[in-house]
Amino acid sequence: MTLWVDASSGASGDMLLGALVGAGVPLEVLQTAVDAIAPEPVGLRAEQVRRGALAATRVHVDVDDSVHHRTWRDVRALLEAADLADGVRATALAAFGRLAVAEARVHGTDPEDVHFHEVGALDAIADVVGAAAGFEHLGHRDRAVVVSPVAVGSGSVRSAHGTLPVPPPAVAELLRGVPSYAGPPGSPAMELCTPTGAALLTTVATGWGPQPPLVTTAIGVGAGGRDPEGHANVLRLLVGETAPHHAHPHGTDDPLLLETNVDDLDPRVWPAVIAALLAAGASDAWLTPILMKKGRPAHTLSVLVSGSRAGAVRAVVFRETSAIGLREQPVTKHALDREIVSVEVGGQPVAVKLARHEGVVVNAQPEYDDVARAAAALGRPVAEVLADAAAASRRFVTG
Ligand SMILES: O=C([S-])c1cc(C(=O)S)c[n+]([C@@H]2O[C@H](COP(=O)(O)O)[C@@H](O)[C@H]2O)c1
Ligand code: NI
Repeated sequence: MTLWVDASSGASGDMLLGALVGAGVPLEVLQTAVDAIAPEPVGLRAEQVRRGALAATRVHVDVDDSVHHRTWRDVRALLEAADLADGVRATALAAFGRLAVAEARVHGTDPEDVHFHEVGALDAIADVVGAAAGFEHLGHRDRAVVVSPVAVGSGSVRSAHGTLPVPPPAVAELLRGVPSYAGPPGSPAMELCTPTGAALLTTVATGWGPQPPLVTTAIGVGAGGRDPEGHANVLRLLVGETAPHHAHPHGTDDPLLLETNVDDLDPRVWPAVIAALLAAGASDAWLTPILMKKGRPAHTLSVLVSGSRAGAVRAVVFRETSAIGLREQPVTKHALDREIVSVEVGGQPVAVKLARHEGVVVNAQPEYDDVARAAAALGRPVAEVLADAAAASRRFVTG
């Protein structure tokens, strides 16, 4: 599954909550996470509204917060003590950690000493924890989450820090290194991307850009609080499956690299998996030892395959291994022209693969299987027959 966030009208915590609910995440999923964190009752309420000409989902955070000021330490303690799923806690801590670093840079202090104002209020904490739970529900940590360039608005905004320029300093910090722009053109002069929105987007994003190839299965349109004239104040979330190859902008036979990390397959099975992948049409398949989350030794299975054979190869991966997902990317291959010729060793034929670069033979490689068969027929060591075959092949090399 792939997620694409359209932040071309900005982003805020409540817009993200609305988009997640609009895309099908049950409100109770968000509410349960918020209940786990909130020291005082916080109610989430979804409502269908219009923003400009667009129907959108507005999620209200109803709270009567008795605390008006929290430090990063306070927020971290709340998150660490809460009965949250590990993934939700990790996303929320990462988002607030980013907010703390941004605030510290803005004010020239240490992140540990940061005092949050609006972003430390219970409604902002609920936004972050609710959005973290929503993205967790969509399995974001195993998915591509692509975010469009972020519109930040223009003008100025009143805050606990006084009047701030747009983008507010914390937003500018949070969006370091990612694409953002003033506007969009024609939009009213207002803050469109808030610190909470920027912190969440930069925490969940795995990439930035226009909509990737996607077969969309759900669309969420999240409403912002304000509804200015002539501007639809919404954030869109598209949820979909990675587009099958025929929907890809490149030709149907472009090579693909399929990869998946596996930590629970009996290692004795791997040779059969590799053989089945090659039989299904993969041009190459290999394993790389890795250390996965939770310190688990595992393997990345990588498969190179042409688009037209990718379906059969995916089927082998899912049938023969314990993987329940894989990632795919188009790759560019540079393959030399090949030709098979033959040499003799002790009267035994051995095929030799020649590779040409710009017409010049740069490589002449005896086929190992032929060498092994010839060695068995001759009763000689494989290494010796290989050396003889390599020597006989050398005359083909022209460059
Ligand atoms: O709360 C803090 S520390 C804060 C810092 C900044 C800076 O840019 S610095 C800006 N703001 C403003 O608060 C409101 C609410 O933000 P949310 O992310 O909670 O929606 C917003 O207008 C920010 O510009 C707060
Ligand atoms: Ni601040």
